[in-house]
Amino acid sequence: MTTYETKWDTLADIKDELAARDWFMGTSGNLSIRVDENSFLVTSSGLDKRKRTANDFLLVDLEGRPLESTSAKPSAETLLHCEIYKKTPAGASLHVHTVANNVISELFYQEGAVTFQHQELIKAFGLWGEDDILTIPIIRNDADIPTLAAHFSAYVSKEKGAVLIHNHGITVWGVNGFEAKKLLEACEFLFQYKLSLIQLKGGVLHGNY
Ligand SMILES: CSC[C@@H](O)[C@@H](O)C(=O)COP(=O)(O)O
Ligand SMILES: [Zn+2]
Repeated sequence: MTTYETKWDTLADIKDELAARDWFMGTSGNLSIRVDENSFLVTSSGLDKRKRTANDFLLVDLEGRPLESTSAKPSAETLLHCEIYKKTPAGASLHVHTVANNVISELFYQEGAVTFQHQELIKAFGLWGEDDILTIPIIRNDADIPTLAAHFSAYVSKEKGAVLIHNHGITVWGVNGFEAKKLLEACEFLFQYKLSLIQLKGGVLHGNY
């Protein structure tokens, strides 16, 4: 098997797993995996990501330009993936829209970030200290993708990370597909936990969380 084929299969398996969680509502979401220093596979734009087809991914360069002749178009948000592969040694990047990540992004948008402390699952980000804090920035949902990618880029420096886009979704990246998926699942757990706690304690309007 070539590297291209191995990476394709890895990304297809991740896509199936995220689809099983129903994290691709309304064709939302996009995924990518690095193939080598200068290229990565990215999901085609606008497809139903619950289906498995021969057009699911295409190879692009680090500027997001297709490297193969195909009728498929790279994800509309490919430039965000480009920032990750240009600036870090990350091996995979995952973007999904969920109700929990959208509500959290709305509740904490004015603060510019949402934080988590004294939560076991922040260890997924390598935060092992008792009082460590996970901070996930929340950026404006610019309709212009180059502008969105430029703002997003300010938070991309390490081989793993997560950024929320206001009322849009989350993008995570990690050294490989397994690590990126781990971060995505950890974030969703933390978001759902915080939302449940806010509701049980009387709501965000009262500051009881
Ligand atoms: C149709 S809703 C979502 C899109 O606008 C976009 O945010 C998204 O995540 C998927 O776009 P895509 O071009 O399929 O990668
Ligand atoms: Zn999106």
